[in-house]
Amino acid sequence: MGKTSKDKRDVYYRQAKEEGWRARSAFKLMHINDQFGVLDNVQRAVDLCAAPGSWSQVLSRKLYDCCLTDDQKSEVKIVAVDLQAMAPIRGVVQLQGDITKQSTAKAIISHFNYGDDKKAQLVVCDGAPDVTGVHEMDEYMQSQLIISALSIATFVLESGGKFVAKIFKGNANCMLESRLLSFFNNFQIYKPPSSRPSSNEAFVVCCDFRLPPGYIPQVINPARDDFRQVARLTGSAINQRLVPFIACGDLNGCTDEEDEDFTLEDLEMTYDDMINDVDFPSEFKDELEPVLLGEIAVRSAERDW
Ligand SMILES: C[S@@+](CC[C@H](N)C(=O)[O-])C[C@H]1O[C@@H](n2cnc3c(N)ncnc32)[C@H](O)[C@@H]1O
Repeated sequence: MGKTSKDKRDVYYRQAKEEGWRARSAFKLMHINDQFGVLDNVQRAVDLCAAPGSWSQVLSRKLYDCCLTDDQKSEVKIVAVDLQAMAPIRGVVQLQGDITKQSTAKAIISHFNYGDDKKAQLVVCDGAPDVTGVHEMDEYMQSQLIISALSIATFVLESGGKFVAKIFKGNANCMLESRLLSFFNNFQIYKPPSSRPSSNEAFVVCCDFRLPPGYIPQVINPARDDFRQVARLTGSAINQRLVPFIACGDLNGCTDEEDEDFTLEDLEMTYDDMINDVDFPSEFKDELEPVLLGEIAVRSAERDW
């Protein structure tokens, strides 16, 4: 029996089916909440990388469905974003877009631009790129998600707000830690019991958000922007000191729900997309091209064998 079909029968998978959650991931957010109370007193939240929507369902049930009056419901704001479209969820505004793109970040931010008392109290990000099996590529893509989620959080979070994001075990977590401690007074790494033991994923749970004095929020995509230039443009000395970290991590075992094996054809498509993307920075192209070509050659040889 294949590993995937065996995994699917685990207790959280079955319970998710029974209780109407779109994915077993719902239990990860619920376990994080049981442990840290991240949903306590929250009315406004952002769910980044939200599809198929089980975390948004948790937010909807805990923040929206439990309101007794329409007035209370009108105070709730949940904004969910993903590359993929999602079926509607009560009380959730959905945006389809890439969170590493400035246009998507701006669209999210525009929902929380109405003064300090209307900012978000919680930002969550369960993002994971399609895993190619090429570690350099996977780590690089994951780093973009964390950096983007944190950039967006610096715009939309109110003082004292909370941030939860998926990370992968890796060598650069101390860099991530120091970056998060610049923005949050409290920070812990937690692996919920519903996260498969075979997966290298864990979650950073950050509380008590505060912007460092003088810091001006900015959307940075280190893959596309010259971040020193972007930081200089703010005119803030602290922005120029806080250089974005490049996260590294081992995404082994990060695939969670379905059969997500990348085929040789997928790899060739990824390679073509990168080569034909005129906006893809040439220094990364130079680095990733030989890695991808090597992997394609290995897999072609395996197939022909
Ligand atoms: C593990 S799933 C999230 C599961 C979700 N929390 C749930 O409970 O249903 C990871 C999601 O990250 C999304 N994703 C990956 N890269 C993204 C990006 N650059 N922008 C937006 N979403 C992204 C994927 O489309 C995928 O839906």
